[in-house]
Amino acid sequence: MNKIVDIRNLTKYYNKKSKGVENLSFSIEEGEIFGFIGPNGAGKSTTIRLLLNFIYPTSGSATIFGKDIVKHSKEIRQQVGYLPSEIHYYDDMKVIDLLRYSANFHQKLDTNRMKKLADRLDLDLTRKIEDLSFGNRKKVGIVQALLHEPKLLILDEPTGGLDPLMQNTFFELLQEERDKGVTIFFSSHVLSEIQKTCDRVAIIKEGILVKVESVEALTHNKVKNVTITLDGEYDIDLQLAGIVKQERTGNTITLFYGGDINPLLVKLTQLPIKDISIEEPSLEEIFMHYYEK
Ligand SMILES: Nc1ncnc2c1ncn2[C@@H]1O[C@H](COP(=O)(O)OP(=O)(O)OP(=O)(O)O)[C@@H](O)[C@H]1O
Repeated sequence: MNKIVDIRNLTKYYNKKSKGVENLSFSIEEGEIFGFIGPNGAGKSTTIRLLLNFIYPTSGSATIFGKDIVKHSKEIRQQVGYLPSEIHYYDDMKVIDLLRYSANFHQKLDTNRMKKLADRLDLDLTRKIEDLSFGNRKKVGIVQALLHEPKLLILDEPTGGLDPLMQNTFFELLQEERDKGVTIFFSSHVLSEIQKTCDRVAIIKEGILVKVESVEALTHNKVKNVTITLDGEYDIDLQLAGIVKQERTGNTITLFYGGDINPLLVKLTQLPIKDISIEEPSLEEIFMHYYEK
């Protein structure tokens, strides 16, 4: 397999108080959709900014397309589409002029592609940037990142500000790019969108890589939060193999459940239940219960 991104012991210390990231090592294969997930302040943007050479590593190294990220950043960036988490543009420019301007940098303007992308995302190219909502600015960033048909897309929290329908369209676009052989690396703090879209995922917490895992394995081992409210005061102790943790407050039982769902459903039908919810656990819970076991 061809490693498009290869990160080796990459470390960035901003200052004594702020660690940034420490000793990151992982690689992304050609044609993968690779997710990068972690809570706020985990180090996702720091890693991305290092890869694009906006900031320098304290130690360690990385290559993109086999080229060193510091020595060959200009060449690398020609082939990379980047969407920053926060987008700052010249406010008095029209969307179309901004896109033409940024296409200059890549010496490649495919007006047809620009129009098609804008159409798909329902973005009006004639509007001024200053008149756009946060979500519409995000769309400008997406078109900008995709326009020059890069071999690698690096997207920092790409879905923030997009409504659910537009998020679907965006992920369809990503799949189409991947079908053409493009490699995609995107950060998120939304577990469900990573699970839906990515082949593999790297999980980062407090600057340290917790795990690199295929999404299939992650889903297979998925743990759920089950909250049951009983229809009165019953003395019930659920005994099932998949229960990782069980808590009781009044008539409410909370389960952290990681086993086959069927025996749980059978058990639940035998209980005097008033209400129930089955939810995805928070990232924090996964870190605590799934990855530390
Ligand atoms: N320019 C900076 N100077 C000092 N510390 C910084 C700087 N940028 C980031 N940090 C710190 O580095 C750590 C990682 O931050 P980073 O922005 O990379 O996280 P993140 O995972 O992208 O978070 P978010 O989801 O909130 O964007 C945090 O503790 C943050 O405070």
